[in-house]
Amino acid sequence: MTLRVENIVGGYSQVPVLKDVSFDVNDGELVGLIGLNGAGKSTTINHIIGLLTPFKGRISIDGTSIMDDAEKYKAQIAYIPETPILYDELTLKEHLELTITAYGLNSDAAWAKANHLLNIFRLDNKLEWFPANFSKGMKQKVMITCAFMTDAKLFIVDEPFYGLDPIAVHDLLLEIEKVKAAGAAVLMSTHVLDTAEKYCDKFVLLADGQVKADGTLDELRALSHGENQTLDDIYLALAKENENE
Ligand SMILES: Nc1ncnc2c1ncn2[C@@H]1O[C@H](COP(=O)(O)OP(=O)(O)OP(=O)(O)O)[C@@H](O)[C@H]1O
Repeated sequence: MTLRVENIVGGYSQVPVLKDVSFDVNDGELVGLIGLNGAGKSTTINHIIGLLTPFKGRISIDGTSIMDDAEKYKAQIAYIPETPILYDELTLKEHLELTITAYGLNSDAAWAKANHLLNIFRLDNKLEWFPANFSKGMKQKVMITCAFMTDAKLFIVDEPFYGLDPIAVHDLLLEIEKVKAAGAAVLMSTHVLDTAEKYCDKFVLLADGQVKADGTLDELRALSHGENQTLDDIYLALAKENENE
């Protein structure tokens, strides 16, 4: 499956935050969406998940945009927000059941995936707990479990590394590898550039609502004329260029 973001101009009011943003995420790829605070990462994600409507441009999954068929488009996406969003009045088990209903999943298959995730996240004995009893990291793990128990073709993960302990980060990266191997596409926004450099196949570098560069690490190095540069070096150089424009 391919997520195609084409010439998106968009934002929250008349003044656009995103200025002609284009990039693709193909099946089997983990693409890192990289940018300083305020660069437009969350705004881009909000357009992809359909929370915001572009002023111009088109976003499609395998050729279908939200305008063509909203239900089909949204059913293909699993989204893990930066700040966990859970229902206070539902237990962990009820959150998982809600996901099964919302995505129309086969219950046995979905529970098999969920049980695996609950086990690695050490949540398997907390099915009757309510969100009020969970730490921030535990809430994030619930969101991750809900996302990865689906059969989504596109996973969008917004800044996953801050609330999670190192073991959970490792486990999340393993789950991402698994869905990639099964043909899904993953878009992950992050500031943690050394981890992104290690795990992402490609990068989209955003600054001031524009794509400054995109491609593999080698392609970015070629663009910035630095053979051994890290992603951090490349991003800082681009950000400085942007300041001087
Ligand atoms: N709800 C909103 N209403 C109006 N403007 C907003 C809103 N949310 C973000 N913005 C503006 O959009 C621009 C891009 O913000 P965005 O949240 O997309 O950045 P980001 O790259 O995700 O940053 P961060 O790394 O800090 O999360 C900023 O100038 C911000 O002020």
